[in-house]
Amino acid sequence: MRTRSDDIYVAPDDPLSIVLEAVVRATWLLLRLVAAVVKAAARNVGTATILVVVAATVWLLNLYAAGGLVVIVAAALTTWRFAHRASFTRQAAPRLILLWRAPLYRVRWRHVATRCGLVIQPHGMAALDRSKKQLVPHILRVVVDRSGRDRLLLRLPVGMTPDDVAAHSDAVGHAFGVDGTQVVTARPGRAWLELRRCDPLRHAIRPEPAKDVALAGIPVGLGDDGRIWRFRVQATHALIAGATGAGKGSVLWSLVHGLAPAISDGWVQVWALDPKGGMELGLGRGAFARFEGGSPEAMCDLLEEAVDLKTRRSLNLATHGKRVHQPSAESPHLVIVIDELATLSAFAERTVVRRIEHALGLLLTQGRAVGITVIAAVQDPGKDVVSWRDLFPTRIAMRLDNPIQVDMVLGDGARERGARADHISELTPGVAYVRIEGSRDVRRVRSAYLTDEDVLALSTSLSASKDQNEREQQIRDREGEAA
Ligand SMILES: Nc1ncnc2c1ncn2[C@@H]1O[C@H](COP(=O)(O)OP(=O)(O)OP(=O)(O)O)[C@@H](O)[C@H]1O
Repeated sequence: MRTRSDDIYVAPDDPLSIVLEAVVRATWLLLRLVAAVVKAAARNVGTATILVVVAATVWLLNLYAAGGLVVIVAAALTTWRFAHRASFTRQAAPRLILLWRAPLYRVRWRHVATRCGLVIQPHGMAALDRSKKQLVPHILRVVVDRSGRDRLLLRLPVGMTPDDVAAHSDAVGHAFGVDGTQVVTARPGRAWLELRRCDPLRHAIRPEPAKDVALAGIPVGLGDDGRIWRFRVQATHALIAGATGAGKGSVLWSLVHGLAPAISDGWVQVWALDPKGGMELGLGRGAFARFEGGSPEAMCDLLEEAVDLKTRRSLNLATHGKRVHQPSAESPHLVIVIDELATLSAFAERTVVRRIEHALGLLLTQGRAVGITVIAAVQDPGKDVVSWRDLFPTRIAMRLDNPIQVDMVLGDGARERGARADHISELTPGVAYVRIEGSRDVRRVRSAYLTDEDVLALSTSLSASKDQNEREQQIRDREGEAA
C-alpha cells in the first residue's frame, strides 16, 4: 500500500546553499541596520553625539567614568536652571527636550499617521498591496520652541494638502497626548504641524507700557508662539466676535492702551459708540475724542459726522493728487469703536436704522484710504452681522458658541485649519483666533487685560492730554486770527 508521502518526493536542501543563503540574508540585515543607524544619527544629531560620547568614554575609560560624566553634565544644567532660569528656558530647555522627543515622534509617526487616517491610498491596487503602499507625510524636521510647542515640518505626499493634515490633526494631537494642534503652511508641499504641550496663554497677560505707535501693528497681547500679537489699525476695519464674557472689551481696551501715545500727541483719535448704554466703554470715556452710548439717534449722528469727514478727506486727497491719508495732529487717524454692532440699530426707528446702515456702509467701503478705521465687536455673528462681515478685512474669533460661527467669522475652512474658537475655555477670556496676514492660516492669541483701575488711569491721563491739546489748538487759532 502506497502512502501519500510516497507520492511527493522532496529533494533535501543542499547544506551549502542553506549556509550561503543565511550569510547573504545576515549581511543584508546588517547593511540595513547600519543604514538605519546612520540615518537616525543624521536626523537626531544631538542624541547621537551624546550616545557616542558616552559610549566612547565607556570604551576608552570605564563605566564609572561615563556615569561621572553624565552626573557632571546634569549638575551643570541643574545649576544653570536655578541660577538663571530665563536663559535656561530660552537656550537649554528646548534643546534638551528635543533630544528625546524628536526620535520619539519619528519612531511613532508612521503608526500614528496611519491610525489617524493621515494617509494617501494609491488607487487601482489590490487591497492587500494597498496597505503596504500607503503614503504618510514625511517628518523633515522636529523643533521644540520656547513657548511649549513641538513643531513637525512635514513633506506632504502627492495628493495631500495642508487642509487634509488639519482635518486629522485633532486625532494626531490626542495620539501624542497634547493639548491642541494647529497646521501652518510652510510652502507648497510642506506644512508645519504644531503640537501644543503647555499653554503660554493660560495666565492673564498684563499690558506692556505703550511706546512708539505704528498703526501697522499695535501690540495688544501675546500669541501662543510666544510672539507679541500686533493688531493692524491702518487701512483695515476689524470685527471682533465672541460670546458674552469672551473678553471683547479687553481687546478694545488693549488697543486704546497701545494707541495712547498717539492719542495724547493728537495724531490718532478714537470715537466710541456703546449701544449698551456705556456699560463697556463708558468707564474710560475720557480716552475718547467723542463718545455716544445709548441713544440710536445720537450714535447715528456721530456716524454721519464721520461720513462727512470721510467725504472732506476724499476731496482733499483728490485735490492734492494723493491716494492715501497721512495722519497728523491737524488730520488725525480716526478709529471708530463700536461695542456691539448687532444692537447698534436694534432699538432704533426704521428711518434711523436706514441712516445707520447707510453711514456704516460708506465708512466700511470708503473709510480705509482716508484714515478711518472701524472696529466693531459683536456677540452673535448671526446672519444680520454676516452681511457686514466681508467689509471687515481683519476678523477675530474669540470664544464662540458653536463651530459654524467660527467659519462665519473667520471664513470658510478656518475651523478645520485649527481655529477651534468654540473650544476656548470660559476660564481663559481674551483668548482668540486670528488669521495670519497674507495667508489662510490662523494664530491663537490672548489679549492683554486692563483692570478697571488701569482703564480709569488711562482715561484720566488721555483726558488731561486731550484738554491740553485743545488749549494749544485754541492758542494756535487765536494767533492765526491775530496774524
Ligand atoms: N484678556 C483677558 N485676560 C483675563 N481676563 C479677562 C480678559 N478679558 C476679559 N477678562 C475677564 O472676563 C470678564 C468678561 O470680559 P469682557 O466684559 O471684556 O467680555 P465681553 O466679551 O466684552 O462680554 P460682553 O459681550 O458680555 O460685554 C472680565 O470682567 C474680566 O474679568
